[in-house]
Amino acid sequence: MGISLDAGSIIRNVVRYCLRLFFYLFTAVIITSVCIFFIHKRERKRKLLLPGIPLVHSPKSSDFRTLLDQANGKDPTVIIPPHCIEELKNLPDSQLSTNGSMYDRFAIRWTNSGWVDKELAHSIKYDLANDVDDFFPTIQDEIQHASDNSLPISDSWSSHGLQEVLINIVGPVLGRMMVGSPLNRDTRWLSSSIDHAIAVVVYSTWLRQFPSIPRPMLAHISPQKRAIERSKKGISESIAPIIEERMKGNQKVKSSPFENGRLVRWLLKRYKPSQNPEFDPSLIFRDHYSLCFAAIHGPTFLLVQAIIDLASYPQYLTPLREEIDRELLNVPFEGWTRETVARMKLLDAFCKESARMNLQGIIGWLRKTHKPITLSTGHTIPPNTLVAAKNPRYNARATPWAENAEEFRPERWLQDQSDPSPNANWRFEAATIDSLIFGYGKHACSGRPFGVTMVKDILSYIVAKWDVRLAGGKREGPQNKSIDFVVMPPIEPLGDLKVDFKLRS
Ligand code: HEM
Repeated sequence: MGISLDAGSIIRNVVRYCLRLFFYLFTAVIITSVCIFFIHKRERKRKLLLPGIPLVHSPKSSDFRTLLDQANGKDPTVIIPPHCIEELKNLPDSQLSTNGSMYDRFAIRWTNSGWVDKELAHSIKYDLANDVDDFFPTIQDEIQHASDNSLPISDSWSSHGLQEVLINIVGPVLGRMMVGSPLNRDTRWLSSSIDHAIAVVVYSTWLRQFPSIPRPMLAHISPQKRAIERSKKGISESIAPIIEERMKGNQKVKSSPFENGRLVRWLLKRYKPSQNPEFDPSLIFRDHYSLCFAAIHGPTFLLVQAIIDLASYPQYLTPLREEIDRELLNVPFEGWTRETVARMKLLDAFCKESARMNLQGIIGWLRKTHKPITLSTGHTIPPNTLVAAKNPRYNARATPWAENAEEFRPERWLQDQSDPSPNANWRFEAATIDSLIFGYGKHACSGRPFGVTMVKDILSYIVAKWDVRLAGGKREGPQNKSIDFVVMPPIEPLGDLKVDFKLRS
């Protein structure tokens, strides 16, 4: 039996088929749009049931200061009063977590960077603290090597971009602690580790400007995704042979435990691969990405601001040099210990004041709720909400030094040092609700004892060896700039601030 169709009926069938297809597509588009509309509406409604609590978001402006008291948005953040941190700080991670906040803010789903599990946090909190005195001479060696390579060895002034100069000191110094020598000076490891955090921040900031629904699709088309993958590949391929050797228990690697793959060693001790069927070397890669993310740029920004302040308030140069020279007279730089650095109280006060005046963000203590949380103010924050506190400089009433809060006065921290505790408010490394520079509570920066020592150590080497001044004959320090929640000096790409260096006369 055959089927015979004339040309007219073929055309009619094709037209009918096309119309039906168009109808189905049209219906699908309408249904999807209606669903998106209702999901979006429900999400907005749920997130806005917070009467009286200010919300900020990322709509059109790149300067969040003006938006701090506005509501609505794509990733609303509930800004809690600083005294509420005290009542929330001990909540379990299943209710309120830092990782949840990192996951959302820095798109961990697509970057796999920024997540901090207990193995990494404990390696930094305990193993680093335990070993630091043993490897401290290598840090002194690296500071000298990296600074002499990065800063001009000349008696005449030359202008430099601070970020570039300082990241090329902090990167290898931090690397000396993390991966040891010679890998810390390897160009591929170094550039991948430095570029990684920048790529993640640029990528996640770009992604956050879109509503949550199209993000999974857009996540793969950003050119920054390639930059992230490149940096991760550079880090992973650099440390893969160390992991392999260590897992084989190679004697050669074991015989130089303090110089080769230190972080790998700490992590393997904690993951216990031989007893842990869940273990996969990708966890070690991830921890290295996260630490590059957490530990390279924070110290660099503190140093950038400290050097700008040194150039802007030159009256502090002589007393700082006197303090540093006193230590150098007793022991040369290469023989300094952590105690040497801790003895320099003006240096500590100067760094603290610089960090206070130049907060790295307008908010701190970034968290995400996973269950409803009721504050003592009577407000209930729903699950899946980003939470943060205003950084104390913007919250003058919470701080004892509020009277002259706008003045740069390192001396304020020297007046009463009677409290000997590591978190005493006068210390640079204090993590209190009056100083959220390093966060607060059980997830406060676990690398800060090492981080602040490194910052002061690098700064003292620079102050002892180089003269600094603002480039272009400028006398007054620059105003910081705000993008999103981040505050930065007007260095590239936000401005052209440069600092002049020459060898100390
Ligand atoms: C010196 C400049 C540094 C600054 C300004 C800084 C800042 C911070 C901040 C604000 C947090 C979040 C704390 C919270 O939300 O409560 C944090 C967490 C962390 N930082 Fe730092 N950090 C610095 C250096 C370092 C260094 C050098 C390391 C490693 C050696 C490090 C390792 C970590 C780790 C592992 C966490 C996560 C802690 C956890 O979740 O339990 N940081 N840091």
